[in-house]
Amino acid sequence: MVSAQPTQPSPSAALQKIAAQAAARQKMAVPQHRRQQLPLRVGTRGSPLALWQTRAFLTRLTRFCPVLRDMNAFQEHLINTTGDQVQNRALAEIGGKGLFAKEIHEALADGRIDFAVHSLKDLETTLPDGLVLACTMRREDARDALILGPGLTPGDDPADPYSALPYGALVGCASVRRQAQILHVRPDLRFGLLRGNVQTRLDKLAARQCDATLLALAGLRRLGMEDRASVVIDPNVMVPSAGQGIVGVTVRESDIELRELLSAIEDYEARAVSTAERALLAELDGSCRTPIGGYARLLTPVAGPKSQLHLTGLVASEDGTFLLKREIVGSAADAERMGRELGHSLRADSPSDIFTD
Ligand SMILES: NCc1[nH]cc(CCC(=O)O)c1CC(=O)O
Repeated sequence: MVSAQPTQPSPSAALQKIAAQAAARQKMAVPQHRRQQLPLRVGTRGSPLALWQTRAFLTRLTRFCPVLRDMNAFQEHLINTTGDQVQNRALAEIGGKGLFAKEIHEALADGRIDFAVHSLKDLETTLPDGLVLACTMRREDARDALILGPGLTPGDDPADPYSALPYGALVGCASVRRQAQILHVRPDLRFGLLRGNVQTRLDKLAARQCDATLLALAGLRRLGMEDRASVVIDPNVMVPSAGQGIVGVTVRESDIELRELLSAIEDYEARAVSTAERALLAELDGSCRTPIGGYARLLTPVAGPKSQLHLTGLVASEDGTFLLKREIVGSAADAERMGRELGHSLRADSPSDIFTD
């Protein structure tokens, strides 16, 4: 990945450059789709969560650079992705990685949009040529939440978040990572497919299509539905997905001005932890049916290259009979190397058939 480390630009300088470039390009009569001019078009999925995240990101950007708000600088561009269209099958079945991003990448590469807002956990570790991750936003809570259906009440032992589930209960869940970690401690539970956006899943749960489901707490919180979480699961008990709770923004690699502007609002901690988690994921190179967890945090209160970074990695088999969890601690400046090292060690000690389809 190419990582730009431009010096902190003044927002208005960055914007002036964008405006000057746009004017110059117009004179040069470059093809319409290559012209960068205001408004900048921001690509997003159309789900309520994606829209919330996009608006939160734009709010952050315009707070940093208020002139952008007055200029009506941004235009939302909704993109319906394969992941959104196919609701009746497990994501793994329909081709796995990057299903929520493919159409968005294409729009970005074609110049139909200028940048795109993603849930980082849905973004593949290797982006298409010419696209870069320009900015990672402050992480929302990374933990997973268990949501119990009507009539079930949570127990109070944080080490056993599943105690409310009766023997053989049906858990609606489309994530092999969550399924494997639960089956490892509760092999009696049954799993059924439950897909759709957050609200759809909660509706299906209310309609008793299953006894419980799991969702990222971050999504519930952003949608104002945190109270629906029956149990928030400790990240040591259920290792979250790499990038969970983090919003990332992609742009064309060649778009230096936009990259400068976005790097100015990047959250250092989110960048460090997501770099470690994504390096771990990339090194493990699992298939979409490989349960993989990756969760990093900084151990020092002030985020910077001297912070200590703690990374947990997990690999399991889908049925939870095999599960390997390891940790590594090092300097945040070494996030990428730590992720690769931990990924390598986990892979070396796991059965190889876990990584193939
Ligand atoms: N795969 C869907 C998805 N992508 C991001 C989130 C939640 C928000 C986040 O993790 O940032 C969710 C829903 C979920 O897993 O509950």
